[in-house]
Amino acid sequence: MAPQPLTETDIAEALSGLPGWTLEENRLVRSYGFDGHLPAVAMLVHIAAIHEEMDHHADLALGYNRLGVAVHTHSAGGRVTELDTRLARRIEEIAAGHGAR
Ligand SMILES: C[C@H](O)[C@H](O)[C@H]1CNC2=NC(N)=NC(=O)C2=N1
Repeated sequence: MAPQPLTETDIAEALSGLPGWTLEENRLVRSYGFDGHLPAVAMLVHIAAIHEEMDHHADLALGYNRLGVAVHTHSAGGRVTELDTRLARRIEEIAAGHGAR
């Protein structure tokens, strides 16, 4: 069965456990800052590995010392699903190890 869009209540509950993440235009978004470029690149590569493991992919925007992450589910009409909250949590778990703030 295709993943179903979460309700506003479900999303609010998920966001309460995801500090720094917000809902913008039907996407869960977060911007991370780093002490330079390579730590941002390293986290991007780590996230790419998680994407492949989960078969679920965020949109990533790499800057000099910033990494923007936006997650939504294409197959749910671009809405937020359980897959997105799961991916956001996986990304949060690795953030501190990359010096992200
Ligand atoms: C065939 C493959 O499982 C799909 O294309 C996956 C890949 N990654 C995906 N990522 C996201 N964000 N949404 C999807 O619907 C999606 N679908």
